[in-house]
Amino acid sequence: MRIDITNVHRRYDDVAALDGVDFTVESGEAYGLVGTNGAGKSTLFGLIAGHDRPDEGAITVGDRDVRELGWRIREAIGVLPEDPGFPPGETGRETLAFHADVRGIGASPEDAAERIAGAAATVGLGDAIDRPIDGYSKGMRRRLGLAAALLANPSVLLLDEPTAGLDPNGVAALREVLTRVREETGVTILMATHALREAERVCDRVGVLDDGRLVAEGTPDELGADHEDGLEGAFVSLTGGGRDA
Ligand SMILES: Nc1ncnc2c1ncn2[C@@H]1O[C@H](COP(=O)(O)OP(=O)(O)OP(=O)(O)O)[C@@H](O)[C@H]1O
Repeated sequence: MRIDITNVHRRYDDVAALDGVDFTVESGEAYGLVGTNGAGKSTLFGLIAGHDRPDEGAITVGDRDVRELGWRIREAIGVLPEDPGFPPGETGRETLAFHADVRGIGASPEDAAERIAGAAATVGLGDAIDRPIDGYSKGMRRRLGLAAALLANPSVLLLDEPTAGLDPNGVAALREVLTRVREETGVTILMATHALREAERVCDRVGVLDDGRLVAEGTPDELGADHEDGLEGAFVSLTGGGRDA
């Protein structure tokens, strides 16, 4: 499903967190939103996920305004927060079962169990799914979060800093999983990230957000074309600091 962000404004008192943001993520595309700290990425994600409303403008997912989707938004959009915050003492499978239960996922307990097994397999958790989460690495926790986001077979995935804090092996494993998810499901991906090298590798297009405005957009090659160090050079010259830096 395609995501259309049209002239979106969101203010907090005297801060224009989003100041007229326009862009489209095409169906099946992986789009990276990069920006300085405080550029407005989390604010935008909150609006897309329906946790908050724009002061002005509209956000549609598959031609439906997210404000009209109501509870169906949880089926259409899977969200991977930066820190999913799992309860201690549970196995991965128990955690996914809790998510499925709370969100009413699965027509029957058998259906829910099948979806849980499918999501766990997709993210490559293997036998670890029946081990306590307390022993999971950060990368495994992130992949468990992704499995939770995939439970409802969403058309859109919102990934907030999916590689933050992961070692290179964890980053590579997550990249592999995202590639597989795209191949298997054709899901549309919007990811907010500070990892520019990773955005270059994973994303079809990248948008640069600075002080609540989209200041550039294109393929990583297009954006980095005039800079020796590619997207990173483009990012530095386009942003120059950031309000929360
Ligand atoms: N609830 C809030 N109340 C007041 N100001 C806020 C609130 N949420 C965000 N802001 C401000 O809005 C601006 C955008 O913040 P936002 O968290 O969306 O940026 P971000 O790009 O996600 O930053 P980061 O990369 O640091 O997570 C910042 O100046 C921030 O301080």
